Amino acid sequence: MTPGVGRRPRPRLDAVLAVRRAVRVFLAEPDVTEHLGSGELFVAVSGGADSLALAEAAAHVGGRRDLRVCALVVDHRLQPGSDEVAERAAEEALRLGAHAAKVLPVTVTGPGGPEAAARKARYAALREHVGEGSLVLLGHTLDDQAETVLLGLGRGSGARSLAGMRPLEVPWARPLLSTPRAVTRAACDELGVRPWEDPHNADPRFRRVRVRREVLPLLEDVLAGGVAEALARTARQLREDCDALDSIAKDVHDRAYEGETLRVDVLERAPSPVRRRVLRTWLLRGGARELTDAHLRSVDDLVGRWRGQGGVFLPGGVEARRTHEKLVLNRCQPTTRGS
Ligand SMILES: Nc1ncnc2c1ncn2[C@@H]1O[C@H](COP(=O)(O)OP(=O)(O)OP(=O)(O)O)[C@@H](O)[C@H]1O
Repeated sequence: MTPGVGRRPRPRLDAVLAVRRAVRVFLAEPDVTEHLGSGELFVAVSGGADSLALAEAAAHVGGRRDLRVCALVVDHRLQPGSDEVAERAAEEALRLGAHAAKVLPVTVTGPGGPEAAARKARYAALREHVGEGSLVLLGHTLDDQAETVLLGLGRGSGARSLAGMRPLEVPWARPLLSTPRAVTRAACDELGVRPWEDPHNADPRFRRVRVRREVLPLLEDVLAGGVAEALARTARQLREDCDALDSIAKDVHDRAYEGETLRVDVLERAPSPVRRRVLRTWLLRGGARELTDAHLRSVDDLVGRWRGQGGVFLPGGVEARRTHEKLVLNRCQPTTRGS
């Protein structure tokens, strides 16, 4: 008999192995390991390719580390039949090796449009279910990170938003931020899984969908590839820079803070980007809301471009003013009509 004849070809599992490797490396990070003490690991599963591939990898890697892996599926109850979609996702997660799976139905209400309200309800339900001391793995991929960075860039919303999503923000953990979406899709193919396609993911009314389907492919073409990786790399560098600046700003804030005011002589010695971080923290704690870059620059001018100007009025009903070499915050009285 010819060697090999009659033997079944082994299925290729390259993508499955790549996702497992990403999860294994992530779980071995010391700042992640310290949160695995409960012995339980949760995976948020939407039924899409990313989170199903993640659930399989978590069950495989977690099982070898004596972790009990539990899939959590949030049913937003926004479309008829959403309960069946959620049940199917939970069953699929069990089939892929999760030790347990649970559907969490939520009621989506509140401001900001259905997408934002659904996200808020989803994170609240997940957080409430897992309580303290455990991690919830989320299936955000390299491509999600690239989209987040591009959207932030377009909004001009500053370094913090260009820094993208963090790998670890307890209880949230994102092991797949360096894994392309194409790999999670290929992993599902290799596993024989048919992921659920969220119709919103094809709806061009959502900016993120157009960035995914139109902007990124065009950029990849014009810049000859590697754009998603480059954006994710930029996000990581900016995150590290932001963290360093935040820690310097915290030190300046602690030295400048005196009885709810800020000492101008301490602020003057810090560079403006550090000062604006200090001011942001101080103003938000003092009741200011929805601060823009323009607000922060106006308050910063009380230090960096001082020429005796008056106070700066801010959303949230507060006024920042410089007086006797200190920045002080005054709460403004709401004006009464006719007075
Ligand atoms: N209904 C849900 N229930 C539980 N977790 C969810 C749900 N929707 C999203 N998530 C989690 O948040 C991550 C990112 O969500 P996002 O909406 O970007 O993903 P998706 O495209 O809907 O699904 P997927 O990432 O699984 O392909 C998901 O990978 C998953 O971990």
